Amino acid sequence: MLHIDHINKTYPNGAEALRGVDLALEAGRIVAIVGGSGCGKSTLLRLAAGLDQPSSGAIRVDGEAITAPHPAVGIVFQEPRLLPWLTIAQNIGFYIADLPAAERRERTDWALARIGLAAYGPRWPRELSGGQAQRVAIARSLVAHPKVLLLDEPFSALDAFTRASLQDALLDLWQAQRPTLVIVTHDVQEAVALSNRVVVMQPEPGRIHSVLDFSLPYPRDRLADAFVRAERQVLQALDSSLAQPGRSPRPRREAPLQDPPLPALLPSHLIAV
Ligand SMILES: Nc1ncnc2c1ncn2[C@@H]1O[C@H](COP(=O)(O)OP(=O)(O)OP(=O)(O)O)[C@@H](O)[C@H]1O
Repeated sequence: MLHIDHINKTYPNGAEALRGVDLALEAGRIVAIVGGSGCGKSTLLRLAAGLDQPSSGAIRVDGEAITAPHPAVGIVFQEPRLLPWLTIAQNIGFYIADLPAAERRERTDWALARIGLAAYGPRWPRELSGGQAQRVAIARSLVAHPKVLLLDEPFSALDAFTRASLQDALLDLWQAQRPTLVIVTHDVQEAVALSNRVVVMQPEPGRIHSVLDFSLPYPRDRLADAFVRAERQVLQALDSSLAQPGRSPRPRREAPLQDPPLPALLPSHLIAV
């Protein structure tokens, strides 16, 4: 279980990135974190990964404090960060180098097959498309069997079709071990497609605005009424999270299309329309 207990984070320059953030996420939970730019989403993930320290508060996984990178917590970034001097198989096996060779090979082969890249083990990262490389990055984290996997906008650099197929690949890999997944995304459709809880954050200072729970069955039909209703709920929560004094409300789709300023947060599936 991942516990985020009353986290505050102020950077040395005085930026108050997080104030009083509390979350308790049981094993197997998939949580999406959404919110306007600068509301502390990446900061929260970096703290949960042990890559930075909170100013106060604590992060624990199954009771153990996370104060530095820890094998129980994996993290995947927007870019795959594969090591170019290692083959695809070696990249996937990178975090399980301590395991006996046979087990390492077994896990690596399983992951390669599961992400549809069974023949790619001996190839090099430069030979992969962006979507394939990100599949490898996710597989690399999951073969280490983390209790928690954090994903910071993992699919935002990909086209809509590749993104949907990677969401499926992520769910498929997650099914095997069911770690807690925490995914930061700017895409409301992605949040609803993947998660059973959406945490909406708000900025200045970064804090939790609202938490929405969904129990839609997998695989999720993006056209189903319940899915569309859930998306609307999240969009409404986002609107209200951004409706602070001094901030313009997020433009709605029916607004005149005369070179509108891009809002701080516009779901990519709306941009694609
Ligand atoms: N290393 C840093 N030093 C100082 N301030 C920082 C640092 N990193 C982030 N901040 C500030 O902390 C706040 C939260 O930033 P963070 O990157 O966590 O937000 P975010 O929600 O992930 O934003 P975005 O959606 O734009 O990526 C912002 O005001 C940002 O300027």
